[in-house]
Amino acid sequence: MNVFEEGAVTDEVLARAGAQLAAESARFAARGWMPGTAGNLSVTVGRDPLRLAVTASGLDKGELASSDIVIVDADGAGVRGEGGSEQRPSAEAGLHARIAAVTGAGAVIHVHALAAVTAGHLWPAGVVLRDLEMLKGIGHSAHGETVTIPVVANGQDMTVLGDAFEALYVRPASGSNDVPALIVADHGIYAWGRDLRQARWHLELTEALLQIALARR
Ligand SMILES: CSCCC(=O)C(=O)COP(=O)(O)O
Ligand SMILES: [Zn+2]
Repeated sequence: MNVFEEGAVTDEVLARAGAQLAAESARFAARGWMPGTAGNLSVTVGRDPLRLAVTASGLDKGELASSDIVIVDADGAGVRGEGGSEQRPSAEAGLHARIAAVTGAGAVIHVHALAAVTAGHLWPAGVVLRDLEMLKGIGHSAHGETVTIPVVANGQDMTVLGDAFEALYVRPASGSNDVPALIVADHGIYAWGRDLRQARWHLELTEALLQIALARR
């Protein structure tokens, strides 16, 4: 469980979540993975009912304040009266919420990193990776295991994208982990983890693996 799910969703909890989201966001913007107003991030702040603190829509993600977060429900719709700002939530909040619901993630990060956008275009049926040391960092074996990063077609309806994600998602089982990333072709990548730090590791490692796949083709 991530630290934001441990107790009541107080103003202090939201302020801390907002500060972490802004800091992580600035980091990805500085890497060039969030050009203009691209990208969005969320942390799960409640499970029953599901509540996410997600970045507000249309802002420069390199310049977020800790108050630039909106509380959304399982459909990605803004919830009033539970804290956060009254700005418009990310247009992609619905996919964040679906990923959090299906995978149990405590944090989801979405960026428009170049290798992910390119790989999703080249391999719309999924990006197959094998025999790479960094696979260990996303929960898989460095040798002898075929790992597919799922790819879904881009679209503006988050329910359609969420359904496409769920159809491809392979749940963790005893002795096997999930793949904690999803490419949206010609758009970007989502990565998730138990908290923002692990989601960041999964994102950075997956983007690096995709760069290798592209360099080798
Ligand atoms: C400017 S890029 C188009 C929108 C997008 O893909 C994105 O990641 C940012 O959307 P948001 O609503 O979260 O600002
Ligand atoms: Zn996007």
